[in-house]
Amino acid sequence: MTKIKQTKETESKVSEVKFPEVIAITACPTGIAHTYMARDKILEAAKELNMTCKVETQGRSGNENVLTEEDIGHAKVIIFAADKSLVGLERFNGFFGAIIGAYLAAFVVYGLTKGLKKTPRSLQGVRDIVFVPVVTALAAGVIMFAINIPLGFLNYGLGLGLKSMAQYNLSALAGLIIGAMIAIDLGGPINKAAYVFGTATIDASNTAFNSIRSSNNACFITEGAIPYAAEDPKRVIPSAVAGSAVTGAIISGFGVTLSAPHGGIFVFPLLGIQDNGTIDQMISVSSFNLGATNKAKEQYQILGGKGINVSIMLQNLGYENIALGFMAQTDSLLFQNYLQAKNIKSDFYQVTGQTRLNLKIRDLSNNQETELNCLGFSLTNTDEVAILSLLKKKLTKDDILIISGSIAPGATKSLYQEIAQYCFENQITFAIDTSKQSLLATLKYQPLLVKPNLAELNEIFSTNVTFVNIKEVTRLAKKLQNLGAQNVLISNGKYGSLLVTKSDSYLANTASGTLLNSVGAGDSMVAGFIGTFIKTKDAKQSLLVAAASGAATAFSQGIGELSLVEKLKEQIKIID
Ligand SMILES: O=P(O)(O)OC[C@@]1(O)O[C@H](CO)[C@@H](O)[C@@H]1O
Repeated sequence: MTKIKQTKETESKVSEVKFPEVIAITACPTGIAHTYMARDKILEAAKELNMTCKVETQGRSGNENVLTEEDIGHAKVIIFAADKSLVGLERFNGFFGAIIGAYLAAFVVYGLTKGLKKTPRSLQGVRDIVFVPVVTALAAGVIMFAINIPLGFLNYGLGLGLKSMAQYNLSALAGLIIGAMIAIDLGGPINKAAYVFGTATIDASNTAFNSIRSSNNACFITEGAIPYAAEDPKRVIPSAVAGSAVTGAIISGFGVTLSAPHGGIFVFPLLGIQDNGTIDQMISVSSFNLGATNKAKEQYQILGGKGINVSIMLQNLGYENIALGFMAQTDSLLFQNYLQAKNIKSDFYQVTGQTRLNLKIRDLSNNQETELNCLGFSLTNTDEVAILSLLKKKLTKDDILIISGSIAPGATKSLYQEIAQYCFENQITFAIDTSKQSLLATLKYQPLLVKPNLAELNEIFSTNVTFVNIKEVTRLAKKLQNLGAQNVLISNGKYGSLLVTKSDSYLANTASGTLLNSVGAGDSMVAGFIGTFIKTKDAKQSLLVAAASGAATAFSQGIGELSLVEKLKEQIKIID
């Protein structure tokens, strides 16, 4: 056991416990006499009770013998002896709930000891050691439980009231009330009721609850205001309530929405659009023979499409996003539920026709993969107009749109170009991963990232370069940059990847592992790069996460999990 570091104030202490049982802060307006008199008295009293004690003094000579988080976490008794506001009260944040519980228990103990004053001397030991503590613990538990029942009804009633306000177009009023509730007890039960109401009723058309997300401080953690409220409750709480209520009313009244349920301004929404969802059939054959009947050795099915894959990897990496795009009416719910199970929101525009079924055949004798991407639904002009207006409604300047996948048949070739132009003109960052013509058409709108693989790069420039000739690959990547792309990421499976930014170029190796199927590996790279880049603005770090994310998916049956990405990151080396 470590001996507690002795200070002037604790020198007189009796025991050698690591942390003091009693802690206190003393302070007085002049900070010369009473601060220290109070300290001495507390120390004396603790000594009489045979308890270790540490007192922080906030006097004229500054804060001395400052209480650490460990001191606070281990203390049995906390005393504030002050007639001025104390500094550093946020260290005690977590205690306020406990203090209420402690008061409750103290009242029970007080009542019991008073009521049992006349206990015969022979039973007094049992009374103090067994009866009072056990009954107090039970009573406090029962009271807390009982309090929950009316609070539950209150929450339910509030929820119903708020819901009907939203239904009757009284969103601003609902926002006002929710905003006020959020701030009134700074993280307490009323705050939680408002939060639960808001998040539990998330629905794209209901904006009332959105107020709760933004109606307090910038990062939506109202508990951060507790130290100020503790110092000056009469002024801080009403102003926080008023500010939150007004913000809530404005946000709900104007229908301002945010797709992530938590995080305030620190959330950056990422929206993925996949134009053409797929059901990927992964088939392994012992040895693939062209022009012959090939029998499957293993087979499984995954819901995919480039945008869906990007969405899943973003979510795995911890970036909330919404999957948008076209979806066959018959499978829309299937995809929606699949994503929902992964906590990903989706907003699909439903079209008639079938989802395409793509066959991914792996030859187990040489690990070679052959793809057969089939035809699915066709788009009409109405579908295109609808998706454009859906995007226009959804996108804000704070969003990043990731456009992934080929354009379904029937659509005009300029669909992606129109989306890119809209993003450019409205200062919405976008990235694009699609094939030749559609990709080239969007470059002038300066996508944050384009990610052709080496084969696609060769197709674009009608070349046949290999990664061995990295200078030539870099030159072609720079050509895409000259056409407008901000960053160009060229992936080349197990041979690694090349990133060309405005100022530098980097090479990344691939992690080693057992290839299960590489479907979605490129999409995972896009997700890894964009998520990390938006957060860190560090291209090198983003390439590292991209490479690890791609490898994690190649070594998994579906999209790689975060734990694997983290593990594989250790193997990735970036060369400038
Ligand atoms: O025809 P696209 O849209 O270019 O590619 C579709 C597709 O091959 O891309 C994903 C892997 O990247 C698969 O889930 C899907 O089958």
